[in-house]
Amino acid sequence: MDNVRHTYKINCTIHKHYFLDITNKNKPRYKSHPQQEVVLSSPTTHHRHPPPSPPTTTTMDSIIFHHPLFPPFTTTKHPSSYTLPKHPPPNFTLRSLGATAAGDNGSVPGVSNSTAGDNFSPENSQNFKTIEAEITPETVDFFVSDAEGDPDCPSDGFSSVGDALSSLRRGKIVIVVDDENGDIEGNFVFPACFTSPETIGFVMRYGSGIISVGMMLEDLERLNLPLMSPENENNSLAPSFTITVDSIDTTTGVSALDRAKTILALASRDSRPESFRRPGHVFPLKYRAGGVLRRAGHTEASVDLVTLAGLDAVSVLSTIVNPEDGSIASLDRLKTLALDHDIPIVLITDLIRYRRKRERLVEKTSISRLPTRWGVFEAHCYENKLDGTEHIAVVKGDIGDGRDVLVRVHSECLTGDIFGSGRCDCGNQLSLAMEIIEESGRGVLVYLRGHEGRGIGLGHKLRAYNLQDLGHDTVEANLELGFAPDAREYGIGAQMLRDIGVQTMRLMTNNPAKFTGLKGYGLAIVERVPVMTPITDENRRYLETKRTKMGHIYGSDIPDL
Ligand SMILES: Nc1nc2c(ncn2[C@@H]2O[C@H](COP(=O)(O)OP(=O)(O)OP(=O)(O)O)[C@@H](O)[C@H]2O)c(=O)[nH]1
Repeated sequence: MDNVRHTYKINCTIHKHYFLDITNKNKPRYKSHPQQEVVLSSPTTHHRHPPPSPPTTTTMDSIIFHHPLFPPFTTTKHPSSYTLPKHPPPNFTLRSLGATAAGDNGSVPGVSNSTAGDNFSPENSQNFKTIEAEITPETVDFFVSDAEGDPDCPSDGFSSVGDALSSLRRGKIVIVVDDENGDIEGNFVFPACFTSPETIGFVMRYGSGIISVGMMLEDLERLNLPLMSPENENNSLAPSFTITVDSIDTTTGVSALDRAKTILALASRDSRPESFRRPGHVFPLKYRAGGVLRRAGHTEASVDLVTLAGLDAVSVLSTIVNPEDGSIASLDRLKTLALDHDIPIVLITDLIRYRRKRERLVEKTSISRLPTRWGVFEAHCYENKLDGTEHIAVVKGDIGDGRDVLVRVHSECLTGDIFGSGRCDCGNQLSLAMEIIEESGRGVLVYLRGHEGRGIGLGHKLRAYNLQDLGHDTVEANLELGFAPDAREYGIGAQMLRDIGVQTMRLMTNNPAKFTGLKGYGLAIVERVPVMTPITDENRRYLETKRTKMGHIYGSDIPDL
């Protein structure tokens, strides 16, 4: 029996392993490892008779880097037939002799001998067949100008927040638009303290006729104005109307003059609860603390704008409609109106970027030493002051002057990072980034929580997986569920990097949107470092969709298996 030898097609982790050659910082290159010896070994103590010796050592290009919980991959381009005993021990291991990148213990990078190898069997790796991803370190055409990622730079066709603020300071009206791509709604906005019958007349002519006043909770409480529907309090999508009011100085309360009086009374610090009749013709709205950074609504945007303009936090807002048929004004109509009347028109998303850039939203809560299987790092925990989410930055070496720091900003992917899901490349990218940073001796990996499923959350991501199993691609699945293809934003990550002392970075990513999303915030990106990991049967379509629909950059087209 021991002498019987069979030929097995072994589906194991033999593949080209690339490492980042950073000797020339201006031109990093991926290189395959020099030849390594690989030994196939098995603990003989588990066998009554030691298995016959297969060729225990062989020379190959190297061993692929992969996730420790991830079943092994195969390659179609490298030798795949080896003579092994008929019953290869289930827990044979792959061990690299004289490996360079793995550290000093000679183990396969990213693979603990007691995990990946333990699960090996030729059968269980069938679904993880890999193909050769062509890896090119091309970075030309990837860089965008500094202005493009600058949070102060307005979206195309819109005014800057700075322009809107200077108009508001002069008591002028601005138009605020809530979403360039979704259901557009535009509102006239101006500071309540500058209200006049003329302004209200203008707003009544082009607006819906309903005029609201955004106010802080403390002012609503001072004036004894409770919410009209307290049950809506926790519904972040619904605006929080209080009961309506007219100033006691008004007659019917309907005219522009009367409404101006009511609004000025709401804005006055001297007003008291008895200064108003209830119900009335002006609609106070409760501003949610945190403003647009908490809820990207018109109430929050209007109060944020007047506050940023240095005025009291009481705003007037009214939805703009078409005078002809009363329908909600389209974006074209809003832009024409803005042009005709010389009114700045701003996007709420631009206001969010403006605030995120200026306000410190993270606080470092702790630091600790973090020994990992890649090396010893320092873990920095940050808390998002708005929602309490904790994020981690894993730092290697001395960041020093903060220049040219190797950085990976990794989006949380519980299924890929923790369970080694083969549906995406996240787990492998995380491991590869850690390895590259360890090799380089200096760098930061920011792990952003709340980014799960490109910002849609874990449950929705799993629903998106089901849709993908029915034929949708990853972008279509998000859209089908009512989400944007990518709902992430990187301001928190940028603030963490700034706090750690990073100034210019060499960003590890294949995603141009991430590249752009991190610019501004006082950070500059001097270089992109590709993060190429194996393409498998399971993730090929996902990667292909990222390439064709989301602009991710890979070395070449992803070939069919
Ligand atoms: N909605 C959705 N999210 C996914 C899917 N697969 C992975 N993700 C999430 O996608 C995020 C990672 O985004 P990717 O587009 O894969 O990569 P990236 O971080 O933008 O780009 P790189 O820097 O090159 O890695 C993680 O939050 C994953 O949870 C999917 O099929 N649907």
